[in-house]
Amino acid sequence: MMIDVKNISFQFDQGNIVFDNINFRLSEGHIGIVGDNGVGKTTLINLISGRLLPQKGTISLEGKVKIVSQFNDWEDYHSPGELQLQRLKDAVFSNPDILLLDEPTSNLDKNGIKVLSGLIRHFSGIVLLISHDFDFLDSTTDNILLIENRRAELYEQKFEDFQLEYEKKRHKEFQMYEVQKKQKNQQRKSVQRLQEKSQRSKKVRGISNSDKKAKGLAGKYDKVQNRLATSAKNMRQALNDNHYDSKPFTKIGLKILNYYQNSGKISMQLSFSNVKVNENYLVNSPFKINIKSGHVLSLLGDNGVGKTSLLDKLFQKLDEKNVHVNYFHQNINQDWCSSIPLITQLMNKSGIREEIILEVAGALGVNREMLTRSPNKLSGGQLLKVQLILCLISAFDVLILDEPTNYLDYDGVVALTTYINDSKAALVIVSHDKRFIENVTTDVVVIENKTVVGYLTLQDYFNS
Ligand SMILES: Nc1ncnc2c1ncn2[C@@H]1O[C@H](COP(=O)(O)OP(=O)(O)OP(=O)(O)O)[C@@H](O)[C@H]1O
Repeated sequence: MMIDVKNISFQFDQGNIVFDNINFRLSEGHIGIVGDNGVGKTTLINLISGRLLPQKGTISLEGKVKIVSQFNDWEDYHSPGELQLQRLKDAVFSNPDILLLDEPTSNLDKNGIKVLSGLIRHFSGIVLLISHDFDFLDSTTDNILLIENRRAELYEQKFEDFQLEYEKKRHKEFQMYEVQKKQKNQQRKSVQRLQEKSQRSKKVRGISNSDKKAKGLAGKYDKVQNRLATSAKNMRQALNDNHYDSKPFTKIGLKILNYYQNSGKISMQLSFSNVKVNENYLVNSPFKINIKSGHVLSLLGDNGVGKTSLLDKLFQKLDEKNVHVNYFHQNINQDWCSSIPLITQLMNKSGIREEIILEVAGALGVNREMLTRSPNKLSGGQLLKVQLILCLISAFDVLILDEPTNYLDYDGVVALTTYINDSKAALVIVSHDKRFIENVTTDVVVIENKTVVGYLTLQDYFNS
């Protein structure tokens, strides 16, 4: 078995270049594909599986290939995690030589992730998997393929070591940027000094350029001034030629949003007794949930216990009480019109000014150009970010987030975590992302075996 990628270049019709001459060869191993949302991870595995064809280069494969793509049409499934695990098991048990997986842990609970990790570790063929779940990458892969700036670079090390090396590289780039910035400032000052000197020498002669022209003296004026002007021009030119990259990894942060939202103060207790999941009751006895401004309530439990049903019920109850709720969920395809640019739709849906939307979008790594596209021209993660932007910019009293970090890249998760930690609003979250939950939660409700269970700490829950 083997994957040989030679001189591959690929771009979408509209000229969006995704890859520019990438090369790598794999004959074994489990490889994690990492990179920001929209860099081309899905495009790469679609090229390898033959779903997309490159404009340049060749991909040679030896062995049977099986691909499990991101699945976004969860509408008919009350427990997408159960379905997701089944799709993955079917793929592994079909005995391929090369397994391509796109965000396989999305929607899986901690047990599902354990099962999947075991399946992958025991799989003897080549695995190429895209994931933003660091723990999962660490436990299932031996090499990392980083997609960045239209290139693919193979690191023959585990994710944790790769991350250390990559952070060092980013740090070095940042230091170089700072040095270049200092040098450029010094050069700029020198140019300014030369220009001032040249102007002074003009004044000394007491003749302006127009006077010289009028008197037929153009071209004959002071050699010193001429030389000074030329040096200033050369230096200015050198300054412009001496490009340095834009500031590396700028993070604006999402703090600004709280200022625009003015969430109302909420403190209420809601009772639940008859929530049904697939014709069965969610829990056997009535229970209460407290929703309070400044609190982040995490609803935890395995796939299939009915967390999304509970969120739907919660949304309904709050809505009946005229509480303004924004609800982020994964079924987003029906929310966006395919023929209108996203920025127009965001403005229409939220009533918020374009510049504010762009500021928020920028903090999540979504730029103006992406928002001028229609939804089907964005990557899965980019589109989810747009959905998240809509939930964050529109005013709300309570924000419900159902699996917000699925498909979200590292910077996106950091930005969202910071936002939640700074938020004064009431938040309710369902997520299987351990790190994210640990970083944001203030209150917990765990549902197990049709009962609301109390755990002393989150650690107890995750270890159970
Ligand atoms: N049909 C399309 N037409 C034009 N551009 C597209 C299309 N599909 C994807 N793109 C763009 O191509 C780039 C690569 O997309 P791709 O889905 O491969 O990214 P990704 O790394 O898998 O992202 P994510 O982490 O969000 O899943 C993105 O900039 C995306 O906006």
